[in-house]
Amino acid sequence: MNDPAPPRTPFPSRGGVGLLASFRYAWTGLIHTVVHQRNMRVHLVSAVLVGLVGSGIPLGLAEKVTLIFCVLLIFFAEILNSALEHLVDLAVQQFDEKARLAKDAAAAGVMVLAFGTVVIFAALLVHNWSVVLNSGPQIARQVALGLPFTACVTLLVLPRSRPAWVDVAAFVVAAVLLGLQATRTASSVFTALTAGLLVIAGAAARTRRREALGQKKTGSSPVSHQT
Ligand SMILES: Nc1ncnc2c1ncn2[C@@H]1O[C@H](COP(=O)(O)OP(=O)(O)OP(=O)(O)O)[C@@H](O)[C@H]1O
Repeated sequence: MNDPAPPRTPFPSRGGVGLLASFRYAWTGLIHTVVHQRNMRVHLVSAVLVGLVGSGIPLGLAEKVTLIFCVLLIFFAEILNSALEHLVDLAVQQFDEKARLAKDAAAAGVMVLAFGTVVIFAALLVHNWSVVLNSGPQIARQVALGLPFTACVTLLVLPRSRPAWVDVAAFVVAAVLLGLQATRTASSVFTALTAGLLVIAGAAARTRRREALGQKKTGSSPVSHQT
């Protein structure tokens, strides 16, 4: 007779159940994806640009909803793509044709959405071109505040080691720039979206620093591969 299977190690409690704990796990998943997936960082910076355009040009309700929906959909797809990559890596450690197909299909889903969003974004700009031409000063102001803001967000999500004060300074400067931009925004919803993206970028910078410190202490490698 076969030996009975050894008892399985119980799944350790991760510090809470309930709605708040679920929200914390979901937030951790979002930030982990930003820290470890290059494409997610590209989507985040692109979403900042969409947020700045949306808060600089007065768009109709349907246009705003479409743009915000597209941004959220791309984030959703990239997070699912990342989850699927982890699942495949969990099941298959060597080269496997089916693993390749699964990962390529998930990546294709994100790519289709990203291209679709670029097309929709371009169509909205062309449709509102007369508004763009008549909003010279507003657009100049948006560029003057938006470009350094985007640079700060890019710096925050960049996977490079740097002193902690650089991250703090980038976050504070970006928050001030966004505050100035908010005083004359064409859409508080897009400004709120941009603020949310800044918070995510700041949280990603903090998580990256903590992970690097943890690895230094234990001498271990990261749980997830960095792309
Ligand atoms: N176990 C595997 N067997 C076969 N091919 C694989 C395997 N793992 C990855 N690949 C191939 O390498 C590609 C990149 O996989 P990887 O896990 O490195 O994701 P990634 O670099 O984060 O990609 P993405 O740009 O989709 O986020 C996959 O799309 C697939 O074609």
